[in-house]
Formats: sequence, C-alpha cells, structure tokens
Amino acid sequence: MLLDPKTIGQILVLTVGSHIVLSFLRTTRGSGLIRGVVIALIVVFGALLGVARWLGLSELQFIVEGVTGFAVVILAIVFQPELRRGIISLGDNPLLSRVIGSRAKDVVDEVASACVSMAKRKRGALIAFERQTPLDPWTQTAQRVDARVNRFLLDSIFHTDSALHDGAVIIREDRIAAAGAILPLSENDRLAQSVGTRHRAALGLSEETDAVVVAVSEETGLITVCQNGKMERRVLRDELGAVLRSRLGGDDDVKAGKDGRHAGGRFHPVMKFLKGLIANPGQKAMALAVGVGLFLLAFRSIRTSKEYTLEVRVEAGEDAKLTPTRGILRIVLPSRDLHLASPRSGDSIMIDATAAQADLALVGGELGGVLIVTDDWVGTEKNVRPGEITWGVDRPIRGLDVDLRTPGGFLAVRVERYDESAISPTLASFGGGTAAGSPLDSPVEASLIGIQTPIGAELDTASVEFNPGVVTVRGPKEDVARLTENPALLAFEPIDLSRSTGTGFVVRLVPDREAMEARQLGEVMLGEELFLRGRLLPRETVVGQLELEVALVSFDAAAGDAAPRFLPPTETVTAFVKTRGLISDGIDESLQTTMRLEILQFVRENARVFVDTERAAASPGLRTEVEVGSLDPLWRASLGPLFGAAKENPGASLRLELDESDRTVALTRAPEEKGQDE
Ligand SMILES: Nc1ncnc2c1ncn2[C@@H]1O[C@H](COP(=O)(O)OP(=O)(O)OP(=O)(O)O)[C@@H](O)[C@H]1O
Repeated sequence: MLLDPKTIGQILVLTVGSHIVLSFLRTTRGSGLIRGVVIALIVVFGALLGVARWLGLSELQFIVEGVTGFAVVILAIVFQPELRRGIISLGDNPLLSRVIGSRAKDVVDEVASACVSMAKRKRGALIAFERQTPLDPWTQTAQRVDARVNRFLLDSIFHTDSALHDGAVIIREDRIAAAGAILPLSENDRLAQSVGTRHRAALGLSEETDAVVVAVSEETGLITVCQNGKMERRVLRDELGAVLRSRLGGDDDVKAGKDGRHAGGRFHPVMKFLKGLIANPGQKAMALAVGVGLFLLAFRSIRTSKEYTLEVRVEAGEDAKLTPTRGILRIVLPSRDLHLASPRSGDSIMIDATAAQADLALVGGELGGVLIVTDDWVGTEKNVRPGEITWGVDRPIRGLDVDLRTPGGFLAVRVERYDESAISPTLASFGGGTAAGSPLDSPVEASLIGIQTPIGAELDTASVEFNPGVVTVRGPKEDVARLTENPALLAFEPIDLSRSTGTGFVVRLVPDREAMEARQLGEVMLGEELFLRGRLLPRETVVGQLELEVALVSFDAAAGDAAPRFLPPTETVTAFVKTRGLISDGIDESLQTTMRLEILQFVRENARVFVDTERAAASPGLRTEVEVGSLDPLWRASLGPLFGAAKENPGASLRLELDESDRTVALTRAPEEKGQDE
C-alpha cells in the first residue's frame, strides 16, 4: 500500500476517532451494557460482512452494510444519556477543558469557598465530584436537587438544621445533582480507629469510582480530599481550590501536598496535552490498529474502474509463461502444432477492469492476463469470458472484475492446426528483376563487382536463375493458401554485394515484410530455406551506329565450283555497336567520345556482315538473312590502353546488333558461265 500523505492523513483521522470511541467505552464503566452491545454489534456485523464477502453472498452483504448505518443511529438514541455523558467527559481533555472549562473553574471555586467557610465554622460536610464513572447508584437513593453549584446553597445544605445535611452532596458537571447521599464506607483495615464514618464514606467512594471527594470535619474543621482510594488530610484552606482543580483536571499523577504544587495550581494545559499523548499507550496502540484496520477495510471495499489496452501474444508448449505480464494478454496453446487464428498475435484488446482500489493499486498502470487453451478448442471458435482469464501483473490477482470491450463482452478465440503446402516460386512471381522495391534493380557500382572502371550496372533478368527445388511452407491455413496463390509474398532479403561475391550473388527469400504488416501473411514458416541465385552484369550502352557493306561468304569449302554463284549485294545494313562495362558514365565526356570513336573504328575495320552463300542458295531470288561475325575475343586484344583492365572483366562485352528492320538483303544470282554448260 502506498503511504502517501493522503493515506497517512486518513489513517490519523480514523485513529483519533477510534481513540475517542475507545475512551468513551472505557469511561462508561458503570454502564457495561453499552460496551457489551457495541462490542457484540461490531463482532456480529464484522463476522457477517466477512462471511458474505468471502462467499460472495452479495444480498447478505448489501443488507449488512445497509443495516450498519441504522444500528449506529438506534444505538445513539437508546444510549443517548451515556453518550451525552461520554461526550461531556471529553471536557477532561486539558486543552478542551481550558476552552470550555470556565464553568468548571467556577464550580471548583464555589465548592472550595463553601468548604473553607464551613471549616472555619466547624460545620461537617461531604461533597463528591462525579467524574467519568457515573455516580447514579448513589444519586438515585438520595434527594435529587439539580441546582447550580453555589457556595451559599452548599453552606445551607450542610447546616445542621437542614434536612439534607446528613450524607453527601454529589456534584455532576456544574450542578448539585443530589444531597443526603449515602456513600459506601471504606473497609480499609489500615485506617485509624479515629477516622469516623464521614471520612470512611469519602474514602469508600473514591475507592470504588474515580470521583474526587472533599470532607470537612465537624470535629476539627480540617479538610480532607480523597481520590483513587487515597486520602489527603489537612489540606490547607488556601490551597483547597488548587488541589481540587488539579485533581479534577484528570491528572492522576498529581500528588498534593509537600512538593508545593498546590501553590502553582496546575500544569500548563499544553504540557497536560502532551502528557496525554503518551499516557495510556495500550489504548493508543489499539486505536492506531483500529484506524489502520478501518482504512484497509475501506481501501479494499471501495471499487473503481480503469481502462487497459493489452497486446495479444501467443505462446505454446511447456516453455510458456503462465503468470501475467504487464500489458500482455498471453494466450497459451497446448502445442506448437497449433496457432491462434483469432485474435491474431499482435492484436490489441481493450478492457475495463473494475476492482477494489487495493487490487487496482497493485496492478498499477498496466494489467496482464493469461488464457490457457486446451486441445479441444482446435478448429472451433470459443467465446471466452473475462472470468476465465487469469488477471494480474507478475502474479495472479483474485477478485478483479474485468469487462472486455467487445460486443458481447467476450473474447472470440479460434485455434487451428498449421497447414502445409509446397510451392515453386518463379522469377515472374517477383515481378522480374525490376520490381519496385526489389533490391535487384538497384544500379550496381562496378567496383563492387570487380570492374575497375566504375560503371552503372543493372541486373540482367535473363541471367537470374533459381536454385532448383521446391519450398515447403507451413503456417496458418489462410496464409499458406495466399502464398500458394501468390508466391511474390515472399521477399528478397537485402543483397550485400562485396568483391568476394563477384558478379554472382545468392539471396534468401523470406515472407515479405509489407505483406506481413498488411496482415496478408501471419506466421508462415518455410519448410526449407529458399535461395535465389543471380548474376550481375554491367549495363549495356549503345556506342554508335554504322552502315556496313554485306559480304558473300561460303563456309562450305568442299562445295568448290559447285557452289551457287551470286552477285555481290549492292545494299548496306545498319548495325548498332553495343558495349557493356567498357565506357563508364562517370568519366570525362571527351574521353568517352574518344573511346567511342576507337571502338567504332575497331568495329569498322573488323566487323563482318555477310550472307552465307550455302544458305542463300536454298532460297534463290528471295531476300536473304544477313549474319554478323563475332568480334570477341578480337576486341579484347585490339582495344588500346584507354580501356585498361575493364576489357579483361568477364562481364564486359562489345557486340554488333543489326537494326531489326534492316536484317535482310536481296541477292541476285550471277549469270551461268559458258564453260560450265559444256
Ligand atoms: N455512609 C455515609 N454517607 C454519607 N455521610 C455519612 C455516612 N456516614 C456518616 N455520614 C455523615 O457523617 C456524619 C457522622 O460523622 P462522624 O462523626 O461519624 O464521622 P467523622 O468522620 O468522625 O466526622 P467528623 O469529623 O465530622 O465528626 C453523619 O452525620 C453523616 O452526615
């Protein structure tokens, strides 16, 4: 529990209240009835309330709680006189009596003055001050007076001619309650024989009650004050007022007489108050215990509500944690073969928790829950009531009343077995090598793939191949179905190109993060690891365009004179010169131009565009396909130092590509020579 100032303040108030009640119960010694009734009621009500709470008997609890208020009112009415006296006895408090005690002071002065006057005239008197113990037993058998205390009235009561002079006067608060009261005689053996009945009666009452009794001797005129079974004799007339005040101030420790306190009168009220604080420690400890107990009772009883958001997290098998964790609704599945189809792991669930303040204080800002799923839930949707979930934080807390913020107030939980499927993804599944977001379409620095001259490069999708093999995916039925339909939901892991990877690379496939986040895929497991194997090539660029003459070539040497004869073609064709990895975009433009010119020069001198006469013969009179001779490996040896090591790179190339519209030429047969006909 939090010991904040509010809590401490409330406990203090309850402790003071308990102390007042306990003091009250103690003071009504003469009325054991009220104590008995109060204690019996507390025990009975407390027990009933406890049992009702424990067993959840809400109707009984309701009635007991309701009746408690009535019981207090009825008690107050029935015991009104006792309560009144009890409340008045609070005036004994030295500070309070200072505030409200001016009357008390007058009473004492009046009594003291009457006693002194009677002592001087040797008139016998016996006056008892009622304090906390009611003196009813003695007033009831005496003459009721009920007059304001007054020295002359006292004097005349004890006048020998007075009908009331025999017996004692009893003073209650500021009034003479009775006169002619017969007090109990002390049976103290140690009293001298000479002590007469008046003085024995004075001592006797002081033994049985907390009353302060003054006796004036008819014989000697001496004044005696009795309290707590002790007799102080020969009280000086001048000091009687002070002695009485000190006795009636409630300070039992004051001993009249030799120490001269009478001269000073009484203690300072603040001192008395402070002494009062440490006096009677047993009762104060009990008051504190009652105060703390009442506070805890209220703290545990007052129920409040609080809103929490919990994240669903799934665990399975024996490793699952079975105690609640802050902010998490843990759903524990019986085995790893199962998965939670709904709610999905990561979902948020809103709940309202209503509980005793004490319990919510334990929970603090975050609540957690554990739901244990059994095998028979598989394949069926079960509506879980909040009561079936163990709520708490770090440990279960009983009695939390939780409402789920879902229509119907329950959590619909569906558990499925994992599904399995084999898929064989193709490159097309990934949108080729240039799919947006795919790491494969990033331009690759030539330096990273072993070409010294930095050049732009892109993935040649034609050269990308998959590792052979089929991938088995395993997961929730719907996810597996989605993946089978659209393997592109598998994504590439980022490629980290390094010199050691050269132009080849291997990429692992994983479920696509965006697809996961878009909830297209939940928890897919790959049966085997799936790899993509690819090769990186520098980007191909066009160096220039050439008009080339077409030559006639016969590859069939054995044909000799038998070969068909054609006239050399009169047409030319357009060819594009294309390179990879030879001219980088990054270098100086004039240098690029020089390099281009060198390449074009080389191609003009070495390129061969030809028609194979053997093949052309097969289609006489038609347009015939033109072919291009290979420039490789000739160009690697022939290009000058400008091209440096770039031309040694296996990824670099130089090739000739004919214009699509210009790939054929018309051939005409040569006229037959005479000699041949013969
Ligand atoms: N039980 C009693 N309750 C009240 N007053 C009593 C009681 N017994 C005696 N008295 C009073 O005491 C008077 C008798 O006093 P007695 O002489 O026996 O006692 P004492 O102690 O010697 O007093 P004193 O010194 O005044 O003579 C009675 O007249 C009566 O007023």
